[in-house]
Amino acid sequence: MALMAGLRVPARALLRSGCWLRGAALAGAEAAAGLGAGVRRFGSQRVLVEPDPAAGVAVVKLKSPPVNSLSLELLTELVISLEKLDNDKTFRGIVLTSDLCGVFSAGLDLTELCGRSPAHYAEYWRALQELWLRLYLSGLVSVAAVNGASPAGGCLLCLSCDYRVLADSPSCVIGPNETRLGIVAPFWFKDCMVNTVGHRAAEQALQLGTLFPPAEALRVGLVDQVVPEDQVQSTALAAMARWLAIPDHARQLTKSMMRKPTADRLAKHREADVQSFVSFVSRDSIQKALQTYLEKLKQKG
Ligand SMILES: CCCCC/C=C\C/C=C\CCC/C=C/C(=O)SCCNC(=O)CCNC(=O)[C@H](O)C(C)(C)COP(=O)(O)OP(=O)(O)OC[C@H]1O[C@@H](n2cnc3c(N)ncnc32)[C@H](O)[C@@H]1OP(=O)(O)O
Repeated sequence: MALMAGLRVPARALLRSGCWLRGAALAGAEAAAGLGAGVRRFGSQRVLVEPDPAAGVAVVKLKSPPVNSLSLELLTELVISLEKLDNDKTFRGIVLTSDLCGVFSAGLDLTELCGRSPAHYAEYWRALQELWLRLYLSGLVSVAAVNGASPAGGCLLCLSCDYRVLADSPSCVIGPNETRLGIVAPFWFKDCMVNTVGHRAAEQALQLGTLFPPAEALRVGLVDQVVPEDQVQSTALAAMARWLAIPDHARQLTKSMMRKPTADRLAKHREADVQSFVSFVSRDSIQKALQTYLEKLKQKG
């Protein structure tokens, strides 16, 4: 463990945060992509926003060590950042990526789902719904630059974007692994999977809890491009340029036409979905399964 600003932070988390070893290379890539010197970053503790007003693009980086698990705080901060960018006419697109090395997002923060009160589960699920609806229906072009592992809720974040670029590394697995934990993806995650990879591939992946390595993720259509690790962000920005070449109003109306029916299925039944989650996650058998999984993760670490 290392001590930083009075906080106990695992050394490996410090190594990941800011990607010290690869910092110089990434800074070079950012500069090449026009996001280097002179850019004023903003954001919050767990969400770093690097705006490029001239391009109308902001790079949104998840920065919640050790693994960007979706805690209530991270969900809330991400919603606030997205809302801010959505409402700022300067921006037409966002690139969503991770500031940590090797992990895009570990999905839902399992400590939020274990041993808490029903009221907490409800608050947490509402925050997750809010994030999904905002990202899925955003008028901004959203490109996921997936520079690390992206299981379950991490995969959902990627699927909610318009385009996905995945790093070509064996650790960069992506997919809906919920059933392996003994839990069930919500219907709106299932809908996103079906919309992206089709019914049969979604059915198999969801039931088997498949985590796809990059080549398989590309083959099944879960991601749109697989590129070397150091080209993920620049490739995402190049994809963004293609999307931004389309007039916003036509693209936004088309996006809404494609996505609104899926989003409405949740929007119209949000509270019932919250209650369904609360009663599911409160079951003794589910609590036991989650606890066991978390302990295994910790032992591995
Ligand atoms: C029939 C009725 C149906 C009703 C349905 C209604 C609702 C649906 C109900 C439930 C739906 C829930 C949907 C759930 C979605 C999810 O996202 S669940 C989370 C799934 N995520 C995972 O399985 C990922 C687990 N993590 C990993 O595999 C790895 O950590 C990694 C991301 C590949 C990174 O590996 P590595 O770099 O080796 O890091 P470590 O494994 O050593 O981990 C570092 C520390 O981080 C802790 N941690 C990891 N993941 C999580 C997490 N998701 N949440 C909380 N904490 C996590 C890990 O324990 C280590 O902690 P320590 O440092 O040891 O303390």
